[in-house]
Amino acid sequence: MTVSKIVLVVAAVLVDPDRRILLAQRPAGKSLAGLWEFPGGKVEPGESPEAALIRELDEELGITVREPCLAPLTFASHAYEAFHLLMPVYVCRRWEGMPQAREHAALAWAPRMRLGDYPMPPADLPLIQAIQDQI
Ligand SMILES: Nc1nc2c([nH]c(=O)n2[C@@H]2O[C@H](COP(=O)(O)OP(=O)(O)OP(=O)(O)O)[C@@H](O)[C@H]2O)c(=O)[nH]1
Ligand SMILES: [Mg+2]
Repeated sequence: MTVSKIVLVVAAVLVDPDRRILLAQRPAGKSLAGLWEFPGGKVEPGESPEAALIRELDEELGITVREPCLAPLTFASHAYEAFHLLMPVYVCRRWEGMPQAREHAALAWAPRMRLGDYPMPPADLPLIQAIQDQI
């Protein structure tokens, strides 16, 4: 099958010492508004995926993450109407600062077995099982 455009987005599963996972609610006015996603965003031209994720976590949450603290976890591949999303997902258990919702409507620390209670973008649904198994 041909796709119009592949969009590369990187996302993070931030895990706290109680194995809760940080979810961020997309703000009103954006696509998929109100849905809970993993923080992250689009990789810019010339940027490595890890550098993009470190930048997005700083912009969106105000936290500092070092590259060795990011480990590959899983990925999403999903055909949206306007583009095909390819989203590597990293796990991160160590960062500096307290996550704040700088660009999202809200943040939530979800117990890992409660991930399914939060409405998520369709691309994320197949990830829930893999995350619960590996976190
Ligand atoms: N960060 C993140 N993005 C996701 C997830 N699931 C998912 O489908 N996406 C999609 O991947 C893109 C993320 O890029 P972005 O964070 O820069 O989003 P944006 O709001 O600037 O993009 P937009 O204005 O096109 O919605 C969005 O289209 C978003 O809907 C997820 O779990 N985390
Ligand atoms: Mg984003």
